[in-house]
Amino acid sequence: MRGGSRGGRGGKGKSFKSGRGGKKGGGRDVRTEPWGETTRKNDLFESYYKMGGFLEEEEFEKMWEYLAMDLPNSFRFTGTKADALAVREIFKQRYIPGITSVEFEGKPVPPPEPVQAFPDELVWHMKTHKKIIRRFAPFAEFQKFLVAETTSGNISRQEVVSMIPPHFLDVKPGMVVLDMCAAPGSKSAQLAEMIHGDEEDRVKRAANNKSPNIDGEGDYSDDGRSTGLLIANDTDYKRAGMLVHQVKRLNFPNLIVTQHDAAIFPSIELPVAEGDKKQYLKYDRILADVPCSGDGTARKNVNVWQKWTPKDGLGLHNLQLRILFRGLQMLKKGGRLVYSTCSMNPIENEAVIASAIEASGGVSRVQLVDCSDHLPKLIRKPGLNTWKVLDTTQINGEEKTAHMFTSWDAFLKTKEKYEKEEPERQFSNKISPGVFPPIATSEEERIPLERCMRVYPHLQDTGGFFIAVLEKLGDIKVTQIRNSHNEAEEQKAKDATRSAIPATTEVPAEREIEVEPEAESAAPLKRKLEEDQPAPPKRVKTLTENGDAEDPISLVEEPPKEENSSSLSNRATEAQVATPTTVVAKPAKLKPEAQNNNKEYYEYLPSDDATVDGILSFFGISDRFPRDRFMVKNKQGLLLNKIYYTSELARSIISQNKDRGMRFIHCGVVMFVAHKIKAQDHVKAPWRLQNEGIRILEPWAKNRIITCKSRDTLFRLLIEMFPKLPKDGTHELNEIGDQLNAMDIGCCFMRVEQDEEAGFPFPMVLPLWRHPGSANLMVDKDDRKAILLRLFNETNPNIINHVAEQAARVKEEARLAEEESEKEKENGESADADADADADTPMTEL
Ligand SMILES: C[S@@+](CC[C@H](N)C(=O)[O-])C[C@H]1O[C@@H](n2cnc3c(N)ncnc32)[C@H](O)[C@@H]1O
Repeated sequence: MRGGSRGGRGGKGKSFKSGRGGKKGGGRDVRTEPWGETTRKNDLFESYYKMGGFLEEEEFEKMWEYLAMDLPNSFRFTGTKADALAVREIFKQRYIPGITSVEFEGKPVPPPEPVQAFPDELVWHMKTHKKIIRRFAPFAEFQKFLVAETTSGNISRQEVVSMIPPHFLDVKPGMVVLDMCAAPGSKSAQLAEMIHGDEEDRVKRAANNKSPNIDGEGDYSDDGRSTGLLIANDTDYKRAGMLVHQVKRLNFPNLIVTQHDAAIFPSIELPVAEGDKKQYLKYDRILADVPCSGDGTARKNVNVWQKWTPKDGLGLHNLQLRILFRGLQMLKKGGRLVYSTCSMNPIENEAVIASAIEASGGVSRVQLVDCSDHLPKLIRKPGLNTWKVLDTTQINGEEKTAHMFTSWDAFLKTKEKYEKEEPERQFSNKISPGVFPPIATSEEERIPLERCMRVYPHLQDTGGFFIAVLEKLGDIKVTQIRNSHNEAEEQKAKDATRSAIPATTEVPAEREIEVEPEAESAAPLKRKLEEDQPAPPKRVKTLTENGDAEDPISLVEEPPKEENSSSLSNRATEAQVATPTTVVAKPAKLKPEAQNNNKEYYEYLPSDDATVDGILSFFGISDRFPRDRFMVKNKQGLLLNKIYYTSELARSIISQNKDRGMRFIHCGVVMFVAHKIKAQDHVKAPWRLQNEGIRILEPWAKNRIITCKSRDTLFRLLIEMFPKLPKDGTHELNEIGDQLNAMDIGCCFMRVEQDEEAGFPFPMVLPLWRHPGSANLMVDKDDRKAILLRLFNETNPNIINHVAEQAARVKEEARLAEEESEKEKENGESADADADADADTPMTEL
C-alpha cells in the first residue's frame, strides 16, 4: 500500500447539449441532460466517418449517438495486485451498498460497475452525472474515498480505453520497456506495475532464504528484485514534468524518465569492457501511444466538435510514422511493440502501421500480431483494409471544397485537373501515398490490417481508440535520409510512369457532396461546410511539433550496428516526396553537455561509502542488499540531504549515458533523508527512512524493527503527531511505546502485519522516529488522512500535532509575556515618567 503523493488525472467531461438528442429507449440517461451549451455537431467530421466505409450505416448511427454523450467516469485500482485487491474490497464492501440504494426522480441511479473487459474487477466505471454525485451523501462519501486514494496512489482515474494498450504489450517482470510518448503517464504507471509484478513477495522469500521463484516467470537473479526497467519519455517539457509528478509516486527504482523527440530517440549505450565494441540498449517491449488528433476523445473533449478538420490527422501521419519506425528499430528481435492512438482516423492508424511495416522491409520483418484470444471480453472491431482520404481545397482561403479520394492516383489526377482548369485552387500538401490503403502484390506480402483493433464508443460505452500489436521478426533496414533533390528526381520518374490514372472524385463542400465513383456503398449527402476551423484542437497544436527545433541534437549518429541501410519501400518513399518532413530513421546524435537545469544531476556513491555503510549498519541491513545503487542528485554529494536508490540496470544506464547529452529528468527513489535535530549527539545515524523507499529495504533489515499489533495503537499514531513517550517509561502508546522504550533515539521500521481478524487487510511498513520524549510516524498529513479513511472509515480526522501545538503554546506564552512586559514597560515608563515628573516637579518647582 503506497503512502504516496498527489497525482492522477480526473476524467472531466464538460456538460453539453447533445447534437443528436441523446440515448433512446430504456431509462432516462442522465448524461444527456442539457447542463451545458456546447453543441456536439460537426458536419465534416460526421460525413467523413459516415462515408469513409468504417461501419455499416445502422451501426454508424449508434456509434455517432454515443460519441455525442458524456463519457462515464472510470478508475483503476493500482499498485501490487494484493494492495489493489485489498483497496477494491474496502470500496465494494463500504461504498457499493449505499450507492446502490440511491434513487433520483423515482428511478435507481446506476452504481459503479466493474468493466468486464479487464480481469479481477480492478477497473470500474460510473455513469452517474457529477450533479447527482454532489447531491447524494453515499456518492459524496465515495467521492471522498476516490480523491484520497487517488492522492495516495492506490487508485488511478484513467479512461477505460487508455488502459487497453499496456495489456496487449504482455510485459513480464525483468523486461526492458520503453514508453515513447508517455506524458501524463497513466500507461507508464500500468507498465511499471507489470515490470514490478509480485516483486515484494519474491524479495521477502529471498530475504528469508527461500526461492524467489513464485510462478516460474521472470528473472530472479537479483534476489527476487525485478531486473526490468521502464524508460518513460516525452518530448514536451511541461508534459514531461507532469509525467515525473505522476510516476514519482510509484516509488519504482526501475524507472528512468527522459525528455527526447521519440522520432529520433537516442540510442542508449550499455557499459562494455574496455576495448569491446559499443553496445546499445534494445527493448523487449515498446509502447508508442503517439500524439494524435484525438477525435476518439470527443465524449470528454468537446473541443473536438468545434475544431475537427481532416487536416488534423493528415498533419500528424508523418510524425506518427517516424515515431513508430524508430520504435521498431529499437525493438529486440522477437520483441513486441504496441502502437495506439485515441483517434478513429485510419490515416493516423492503419495507414501508419502499413507504411511502417513496408518501410521495415515487409511482413517478413515485422508482423501484426493476432490478439483475438487476448482480453476476450474487450469488444472490438477489426482494423480496416480499405478507407478513403478526405481533405479540403480552397481558393484564396475561401470557397472550400471537400474531396474524398480512394487512392493516391485519384488524388494526383484531381490535382492535375485543377491545375489546368482552376489553377488558383490550393490543394493540401499533407496528402501523401502513405495515407492510402496499401496495395499488396501477393497474398504473402499482404499486411493483415484486420488484426489491428478498433474500439468504438458504442461497443462498451467508452471513448474511441485504436491499437495494433507488432512483433519484430528480423532486423530492420535503416531508411536513408532523403533530401529535396533526390525526392524531386524520384517524383519526376514516378510522374512519367503514371499514364492511366483512374477517374477523380471530389466532394464540393459548399454544394452537394458528390460521392466518388469508386465507392459502391456511398450515397449523396447534402452538407454545408461550416466556417473553416483555423486552429486545430489544442492537443493537436502541441503535438504536431516534432521537437527538432528545440532539441539541441543533430541527426547524424551511426545507428546500432546490426541494421543495414536501404531506402524506404515504395509507399513510404512516396510519402516522403509528398510531405514536407522525411521519415528519419536515425537516432539523435547526442551532444555531451554539462548537466544543466533541464535535468537532474546524478552521482552514484562508491559501494564502500562510509555514510551509507553507517546507515545500513544502524538498521542491520543484510550484506546481500546491494551497496552500489545509492546516488545523490547534487555535485556537493552528501552535503545534500537525500540519498536515492535505483535498480542495477538504471544505474548502468545513468552512469554510462549521463555525460553523453541524454536528458534524464527523473530516476531514483528517496531512501534516506538527513534528519536535522538539535540533539545530534544522541543519534548514531542521523538519517531517517523514507516512506518512498522503506518497502524496498525492510525485508533485509535486522535492527530497529517494531511491530504494531492493535488498531488502537495505529489509530493513535496516525491521529497524533509526536505523542508523548516520557523518559520515566510511562506512555499511552501500548505495545509500540514498550518496544520504543527499549530503543535508542533514531528512526525505525514500524511493521503492521496482514491480519484480517485484527482489522489489517493488508501489510504495511511505515517509518517512525523515536525522539527523546516522543515518537512520530514519518507520514505526511494527506497520507495519514488516507490511511485513516481506508482503515478506520474516519472521514474528517482532526490530526493533532503535539509539537506544533506546543510550539504554538510557547509562541503564545512568549507573546503574552512580551505583551506583559510591554505593559509593565509602559507602566514602568509612565511610573518612571511620573517619578521623573515627580522628581522634576520639585526640581522645576525648586
Ligand atoms: C497521447 S499522449 C500520451 C499519453 C500517455 N501515453 C498516457 O497514457 O498518459 C501523446 C504524448 O506524446 C507527446 N509527444 C508529442 N510529440 C512527441 C515526440 N515527437 N516525441 C515524444 N513525445 C511526443 C505529447 O507531449 C503527449 O504527451
